[in-house]
Amino acid sequence: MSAAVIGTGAVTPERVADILDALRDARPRVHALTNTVVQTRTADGLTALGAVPSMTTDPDEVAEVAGAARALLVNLGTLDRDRRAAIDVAVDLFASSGRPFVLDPVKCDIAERRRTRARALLARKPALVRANADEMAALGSFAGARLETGRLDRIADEARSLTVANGHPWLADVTGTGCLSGAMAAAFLAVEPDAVAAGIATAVTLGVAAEIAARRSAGPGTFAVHLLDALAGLGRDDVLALARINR
Ligand SMILES: Nc1ncnc2c1ncn2[C@@H]1O[C@H](COP(=O)(O)OP(=O)(O)OP(=O)(O)O)[C@@H](O)[C@H]1O
Ligand SMILES: Cc1ncsc1CCO
Ligand SMILES: [Mg+2]
Repeated sequence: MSAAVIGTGAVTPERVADILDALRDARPRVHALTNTVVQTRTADGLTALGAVPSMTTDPDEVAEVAGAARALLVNLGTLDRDRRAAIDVAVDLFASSGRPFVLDPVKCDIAERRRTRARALLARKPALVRANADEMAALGSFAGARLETGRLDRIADEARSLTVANGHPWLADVTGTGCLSGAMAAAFLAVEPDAVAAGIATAVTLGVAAEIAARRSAGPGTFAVHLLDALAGLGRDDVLALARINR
């Protein structure tokens, strides 16, 4: 195990533990414009982590509700008319105020219209893109930070490239853990301006919580419940003992 020493400072397990503490002190509100499949998992996961979720997709009130949030998630999983309109309003607000948003281009590998929309959103300069390997490949090259999830999570920007080896195969059997990771990344970006550090904090905290949850679980169903408990109970000591960050 070795920590990164390039860029804006080493992203060590200690730094991840500090970022987690900062999140819990700040309790930032995160506006999650996400898909209909994962809404509850996302809200509960953000709350367990220590953030405050808001999730309205009504284009008429999103400006007011997202307007005071500290970070935004834009997840393209189920795009309906309201979500498309709300995304445009919220991204305009965040881009013009310099606040961070995370783009999760769900299933952009299987539909051309989604790819087109995802690329248009890339031009609005998300602080971080979170996607699985197939989605990331479909996006093509882009500037900025990324968190590619999978058995190994890969976090990179132009200057740095790291992997996080934490996690459990059951994460892939619970729908929406990837979507939750995008929301968690937004929460960390509310307190951590270095997107690579926020991406590593995301991969480590979700992965370590999954390892703790798996010890208490019989299969993906009980695992999903224990994952929330483990996120809520996650402490500095767990991060320091279990984080596996590699260059
Ligand atoms: N084989 C594996 N072993 C350990 N962790 C895994 C494995 N596969 C995925 N993960 C973890 O599962 C989480 C979700 O990543 P995944 O790449 O499956 O997202 P996704 O396909 O976008 O999921 P979804 O669309 O259901 O939200 C990440 O935290 C990732 O590290
Ligand atoms: C299954 C599914 N379909 C659209 S969004 C979603 C949740 C996981 O990405
Ligand atoms: Mg998956």
